[in-house]
Amino acid sequence: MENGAAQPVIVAIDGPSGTGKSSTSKAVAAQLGLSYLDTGAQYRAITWWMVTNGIDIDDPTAIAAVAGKAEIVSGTDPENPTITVDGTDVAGPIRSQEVTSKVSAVSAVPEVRARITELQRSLATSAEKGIVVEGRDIGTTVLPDADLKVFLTASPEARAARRSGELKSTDIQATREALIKRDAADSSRKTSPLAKADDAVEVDTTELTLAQVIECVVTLVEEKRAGK
Ligand SMILES: Nc1ncnc2c1ncn2[C@@H]1O[C@H](COP(=O)(O)OP(=O)(O)OP(=O)(O)O)[C@@H](O)[C@H]1O
Ligand SMILES: Nc1ccn([C@@H]2O[C@H](COP(=O)(O)O)[C@@H](O)[C@H]2O)c(=O)n1
Repeated sequence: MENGAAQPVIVAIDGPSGTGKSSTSKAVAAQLGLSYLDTGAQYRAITWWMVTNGIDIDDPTAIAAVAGKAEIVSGTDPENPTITVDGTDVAGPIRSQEVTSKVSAVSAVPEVRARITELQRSLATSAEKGIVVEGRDIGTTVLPDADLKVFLTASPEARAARRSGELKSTDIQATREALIKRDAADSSRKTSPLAKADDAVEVDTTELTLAQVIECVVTLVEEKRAGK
């Protein structure tokens, strides 16, 4: 570019639960001076709103009818990502066991996905320097023209061990079963399921440290920027 300023770069990072999407995306965005969007937090936020307002999670019609009611605002600074619902900070409550167990049912409702996808596209296009967006359908549906698509994987055992460490839980078997169940629900829904885009770079993180995964993705972004 004439003035030396880099073009905004859009990076999509998808993959199953516990593969390191959030940790990697946040660090990559911080290192490269990009914005960061955790789309799982948005689906958790709308689920929190449904639970708080007594909506029957087993009734997709009831969920669809109120899909547009909650005002969800995501802060995209990778050093301090935030999420509010109708002005309330919900960063803590959206990580509760109840929300985690119900989010796949809510995120499967097409009206919910249409609403959240619109928010995601709007944030991505307004990010001045570019953005790292992580989720399940970013490369396939939300941002199919992303400059770089990465699909992270890891064995269920590695993911369960990581998640158990984070939750300070000793029941790795239960953690493993819960994440496999959530992945199965997310992969089998009709509307934009969890899937690898055909043009995504797959990175198996099972044997990699977090620092190695971050370095790998930063290199992929830099190569894209250099036109390699
Ligand atoms: N390569 C890695 N090696 C070891 N631990 C890791 C690695 N990547 C991430 N972790 C750890 O695993 C846990 C889960 O990572 P993270 O939350 O980034 O995954 P995620 O894919 O975003 O999960 P979810 O989709 O469920 O939100 C965190 O405690 C993180 O520090
Ligand atoms: N692009 C996305 C992102 C997330 N979801 C749904 O949200 C759940 C929570 O995601 P986390 O990353 O916070 O674990 C996830 O299980 C999906 O149901 C989605 O559908 N699409």
